[in-house]
Amino acid sequence: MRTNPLAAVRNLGILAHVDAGKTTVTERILFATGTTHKRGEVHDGTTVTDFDPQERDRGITIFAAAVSCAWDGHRINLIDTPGHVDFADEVERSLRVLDGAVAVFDAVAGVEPQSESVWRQADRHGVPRLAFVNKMDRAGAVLDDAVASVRERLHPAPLVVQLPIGAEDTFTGVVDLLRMRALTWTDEGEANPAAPVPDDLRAEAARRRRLLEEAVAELHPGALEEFCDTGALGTGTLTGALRDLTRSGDAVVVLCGSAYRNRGIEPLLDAVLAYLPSPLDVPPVRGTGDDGTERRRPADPAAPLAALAFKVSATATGRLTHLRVYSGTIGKGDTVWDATARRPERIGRILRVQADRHAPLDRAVAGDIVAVVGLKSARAGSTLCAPDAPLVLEPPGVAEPVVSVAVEALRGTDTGRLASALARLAEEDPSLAVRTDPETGQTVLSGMGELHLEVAVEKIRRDHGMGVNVGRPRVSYRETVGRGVSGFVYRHVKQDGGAGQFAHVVLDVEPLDTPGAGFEFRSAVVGGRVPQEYVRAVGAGCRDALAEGPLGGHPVTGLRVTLTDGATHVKDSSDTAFRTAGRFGLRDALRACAMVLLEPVVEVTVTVPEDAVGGVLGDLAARRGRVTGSVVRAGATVVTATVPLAELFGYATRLRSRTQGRGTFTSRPTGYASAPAPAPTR
Ligand SMILES: Nc1nc2c(ncn2[C@@H]2O[C@H](COP(=O)(O)OP(=O)(O)OP(=O)(O)O)[C@@H](O)[C@H]2O)c(=O)[nH]1
Repeated sequence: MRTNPLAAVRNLGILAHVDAGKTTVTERILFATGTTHKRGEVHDGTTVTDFDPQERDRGITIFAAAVSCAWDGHRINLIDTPGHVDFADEVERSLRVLDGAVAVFDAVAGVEPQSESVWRQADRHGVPRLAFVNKMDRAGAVLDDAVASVRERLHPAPLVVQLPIGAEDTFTGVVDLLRMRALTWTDEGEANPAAPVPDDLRAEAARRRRLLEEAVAELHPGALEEFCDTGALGTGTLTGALRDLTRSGDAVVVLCGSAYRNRGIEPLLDAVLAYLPSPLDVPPVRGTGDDGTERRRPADPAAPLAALAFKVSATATGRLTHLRVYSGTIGKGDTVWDATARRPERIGRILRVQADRHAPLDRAVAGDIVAVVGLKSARAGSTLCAPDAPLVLEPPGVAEPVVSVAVEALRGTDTGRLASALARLAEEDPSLAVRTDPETGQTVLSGMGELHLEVAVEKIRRDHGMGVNVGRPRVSYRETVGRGVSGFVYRHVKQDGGAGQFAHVVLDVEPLDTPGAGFEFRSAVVGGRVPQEYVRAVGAGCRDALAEGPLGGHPVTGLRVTLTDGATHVKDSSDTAFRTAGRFGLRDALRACAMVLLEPVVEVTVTVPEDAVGGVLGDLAARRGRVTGSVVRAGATVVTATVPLAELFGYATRLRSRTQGRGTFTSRPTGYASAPAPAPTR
């Protein structure tokens, strides 16, 4: 029987907190698979995936990079994603198109805030994961502690399939608890042949294997049966059960190693093939047909084409649209249908992306991740499909920007060039927004954080050789309802010759329980006094009104509006009239409410040496920070606090100088909280 070649494909993401070692793990995977012949280092700026000059200068991943490699008869399409919270949207777009992921953790720090955030992101997308506890060579690295933090903070059942051999400096390899053998590496990171478990570890390895069998039997009915019958689990059953539990998300297989020293990478690749799903193992992709009904497409090269664009990048090769092909086949020169822009598109070239290098392909089939050249309308989130079988796939969500800066070209003659460079950038990165401030006429660039905007502006400076002035960063405020109103009456009556307009609405406005929790609209009108289509129009009008609140013109959120009554006119009522009534009715009702200004708040995790803690706590308090925890880990104090984002501008520099460069911090958004009065204006 011939097996389907798609079974030998893995679309894999590498996820983690900043600095856990994703890029190094990716480099070692490329090295182990023979894709590169030299090990790249983050600190030398020689990695394959961090090829952007800014990534090399800053030593961080900014753009998700795709690379493809082969291992044991399988093709692995791998995406190294950014770890910094400002680039979470890039991670979101990648997760949308992946079938599985490896979550990398630092063996000393365990689960860090951003690893928790990306873990939840992956939960939302239903992406099965393996955990790789990296940096086992570091002082203070304890696998059991890192696993405990996975259990406590991420809540899946961690199933540890290895036992480390040696610790910290003397970490030389692992015992593979499935096949009960020792895998070790030389000082140069070369794999030694598999060997029997060393005598001094035999008892501990047997104990851990037993724990693994018990844990698996508890979670997997098939394994439980064998365990009850025989009192143990065979390696075949164990492997099958681990695969099922990984794919269902009921457990996470944990492996460990030191990417830096090239130890533990080959078993990780074996685990990727053994446990993570192929495109055939994930449910058929779902989309919406032209008639609004749900369509499903299987991962079958012979089915009609369905592909999702998840990234657009400008490169020396031209404008690349990165695609995940879910079903069907695309060939060079094909005409496909851009179902999002509703226009045909011609596929120029198809490329297998190898970070900044590309290999031409004649076609790409279901399950592939490739880039195409020549598409004009496709953006991140666009669906490409067969012209005779249209459907729209759900696009990845786009986060709302929280920080803005005013930007202007240093030379007036560059103004036009700057505008088109900004537009291009926003097209490549949907979490960037560009607008003109109506009051000041300034161009305002908004994004996910200070670093995000800094990187964007620097890219314009470098790519276009243009001087750019940047204003002070400002956070994006929101407004919410503190105390609502009920029975607010609004009449929209217009009679200026021709057809008149008449709509009468009565609104209740109340706060939702969680601030910043969105918007709800409902109707409690009885007796058909307002027909359904007008109710919908009032809802749409209310949504229009949310764009600008009464305090400072900020977006309004966290409220419920109920249409309680209304009246129509036989001739003069229309959707338009009711939409207008909804819009101005809610605008005026909000003016009558007690409104509250909200500001974005983040959780910061500051790691500092003991002697600098006092100063750091004082500084956080001065920034309106509220300390929520403090622990000592591997000789450093880790302080967590919630701080308004507006108070964090420039914090990185401040922390460095307060701690003589020994302090580090990371942050992640936790939502919005009331801001002190008076209300700042935009
Ligand atoms: N001791 C030790 N250091 C490591 C290991 N793996 C990576 N590092 C170092 O940790 C730092 C961060 O590694 P990266 O690979 O850039 O981490 P990352 O998660 O990709 O970071 P971002 O791209 O910025 O999100 C670098 O200085 C690496 O050399 C390891 O196994 N052991």
